[in-house]
Amino acid sequence: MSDLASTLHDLYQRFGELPGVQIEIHKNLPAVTVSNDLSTATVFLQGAQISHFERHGQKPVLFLSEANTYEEGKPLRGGIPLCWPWFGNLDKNPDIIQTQISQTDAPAHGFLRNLAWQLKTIQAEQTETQLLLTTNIDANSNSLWPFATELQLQITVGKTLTVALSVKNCDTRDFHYSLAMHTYFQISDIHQVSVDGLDEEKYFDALDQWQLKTQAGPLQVSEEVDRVYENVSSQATGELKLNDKGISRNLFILTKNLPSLVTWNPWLDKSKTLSQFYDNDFNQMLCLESAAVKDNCVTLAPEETQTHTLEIIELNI
Ligand SMILES: O=P(O)(O)OC[C@H]1O[C@H](O)[C@H](O)[C@@H](O)[C@@H]1O
Repeated sequence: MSDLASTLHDLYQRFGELPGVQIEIHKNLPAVTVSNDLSTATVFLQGAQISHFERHGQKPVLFLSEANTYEEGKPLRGGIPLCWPWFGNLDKNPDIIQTQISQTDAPAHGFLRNLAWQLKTIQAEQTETQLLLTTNIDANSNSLWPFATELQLQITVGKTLTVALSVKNCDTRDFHYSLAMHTYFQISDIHQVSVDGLDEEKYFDALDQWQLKTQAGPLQVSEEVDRVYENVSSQATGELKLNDKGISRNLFILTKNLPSLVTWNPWLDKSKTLSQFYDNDFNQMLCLESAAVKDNCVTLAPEETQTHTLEIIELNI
């Protein structure tokens, strides 16, 4: 049996009979869709990437491009790719992260979003479904990350969507990483949205030589945006809000151990250069990436675990 066939066989055997659980295959990529009384979500085993979350009767919360080609080794453009153990280009990460990596052609956003994950458990209840996925890194066989590491992703699908990534250092040395839950939010129209909770926050502008600037008022996007904010307190208090006037919806973001925020919209010219993305897709998405990057990067001692949590709460206005 091929690897794919045996993965599907195993998924059917273990989870196929559970209420509200559907095993799927998109081209070559296996995924699981779970539904309960309140909501539905889809998770791909590749990268443990959530591609869809929707409360019944509401619009999808996550953007997923129809240009996706569903190929092995290519993270989907949309949903929540997990960027780890560095963010963006390796050379834009703190030195303590860069010096750990000897490979010169390190891929953008690390490698976790391309890894095969295992689906360990699904707990299906009437109003809440929990999925647990894991992947382990063997220090000797991963040329990009020479540290034994265990990663777990706990996803809770219910009234809200909660995503908790736990990183455990199983090595004998400290290690350092950056991380982002690279959330693509589905929006009605880029001209109809604003982000509240960033007023007076400082950010690095990736499109202007990484200059440090200060946000004034809500973020409204009318051109390409690529910014990194550190220590965003509104995320920790649940006051960071994506307000979409076009569909009268507020999405609140609440995080733990994800103090940074990256805001990204490629606008038209950059969109034309992106893989798995249509030229006009930028109109329907905004990335608000809850993260631990730059000075917010994380150090873990041997045997230490840190859990990074994102909750997305939808309220209609
Ligand atoms: O195309 P990707 O590797 O998925 O990256 C997509 C985007 O991710 C983040 O938002 C970065 O800040 C951007 O600079 C980058 O273009």
